[in-house]
Amino acid sequence: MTPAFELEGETATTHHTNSANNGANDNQIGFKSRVSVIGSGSWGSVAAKLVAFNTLNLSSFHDEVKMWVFEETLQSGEKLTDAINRTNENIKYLPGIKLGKNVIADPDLDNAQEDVHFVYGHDVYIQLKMQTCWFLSPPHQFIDNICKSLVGKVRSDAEAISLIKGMEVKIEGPCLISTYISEQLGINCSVLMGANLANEIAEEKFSEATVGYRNNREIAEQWVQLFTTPYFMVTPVQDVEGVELCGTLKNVVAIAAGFVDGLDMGNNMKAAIIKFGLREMRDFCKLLFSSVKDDTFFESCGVADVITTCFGGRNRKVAEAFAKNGGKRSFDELEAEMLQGQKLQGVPTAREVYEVLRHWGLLELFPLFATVHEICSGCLPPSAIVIYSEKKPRLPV
Ligand SMILES: NC(=O)c1ccc[n+]([C@@H]2O[C@H](COP(=O)([O-])OP(=O)(O)OC[C@H]3O[C@@H](n4cnc5c(N)ncnc54)[C@H](O)[C@@H]3O)[C@@H](O)[C@H]2O)c1
Ligand SMILES: O=P(O)(O)OC[C@H](O)CO
Repeated sequence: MTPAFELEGETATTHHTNSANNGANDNQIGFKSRVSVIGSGSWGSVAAKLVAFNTLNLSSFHDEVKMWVFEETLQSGEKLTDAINRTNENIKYLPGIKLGKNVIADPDLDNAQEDVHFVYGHDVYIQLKMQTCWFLSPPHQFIDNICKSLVGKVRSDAEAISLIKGMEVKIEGPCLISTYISEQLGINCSVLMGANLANEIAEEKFSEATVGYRNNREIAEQWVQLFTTPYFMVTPVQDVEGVELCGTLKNVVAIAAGFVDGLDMGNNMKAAIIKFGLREMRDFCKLLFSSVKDDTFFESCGVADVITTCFGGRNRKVAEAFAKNGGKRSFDELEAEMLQGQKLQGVPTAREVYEVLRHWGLLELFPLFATVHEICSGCLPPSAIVIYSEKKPRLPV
């Protein structure tokens, strides 16, 4: 389509609405969607890179991708945001990778939704169905505060996608992060999970991912379009709960795999852990949501993510060090030393899963999940990943 006018320095597809008509021509306007990334860790930065590549080429999106940064001061004294905008690299969480000139780091969460005012009142659904897209990628322990500071500021027809692998545990039970975001912000939230080690995708090595959506296939297709690149293949699956829980629970299995590595128990044992882990993942998912589909476990978010995390992830790596030290150095200490600001999700998730299972009196049915938490919290030694008290096999063999 030939652009008819210049809007804010970018091309738009139809004619302009000026402030005097105040949206009178809304129905004829092909507005562009704007993408904001909330979170700028290693994965948030890679996700920004993927999306920024696509917004440059998709006429229905603004070129610029704003990336919210949890501000910090680097050892050099420079603010992380300034360093990202100066170098076009996240020099702390993803050094050496250019994000794309159209990625703009911003420490002010309010700015992630500033354009909402620009388009307010326009009937954006006519052509786009999606005016402002967000995706949220901070570690799950921080989502609570982030959502609270966004409450009331996000227009209700914005679309979100969560890349967060984790869950919230409330008194009344577990709550998926996507559900939490939907409830807090009043917007629809899809999820993207998969076998996605950020450093590999940053180097443009091939990877697959799964978009989990609730019922709007058209929105799912837009997310697929936004994320897909020649080296990143995305498949939509109508099973948001299954996709998200797979991404969440595999981190607990990865901790177990790390213990096995730290104890030098071999690949066959690790394969057994993966098998037991997948079984508990499936049972936990189905316990929470009977709607979860078996096929979801065979997508990238399922078995593929378990494998890649159990061999190449940070949870595995730190758990290996924990076991090598006989559990004498805490996960917090090892995480700070080994990951320099990056965050593990497996340890808090193991605790959350344990709380849920204990609340329901189901710990015995999930011996792997239960044991992982008991080891992480220092109640059991790392070797208990195989042998529990009195040398009874703890795994369901
Ligand atoms: N890194 C990966 O390979 C990868 C891949 C897929 C999914 N994920 C998931 O993405 C999510 C984010 O992980 P990541 O790897 O991008 O992060 P990270 O571990 O690389 O970085 C930690 C992030 O936490 C932020 N942070 C620290 N304190 C904070 C606070 N008080 N409030 C808000 N933010 C704070 C830091 O600024 C940084 O952006 C996790 O749920 C993770 O499981 C990660
Ligand atoms: O490095 P981890 O263990 O946090 O895992 C990263 C991703 O979730 C792998 O898909």
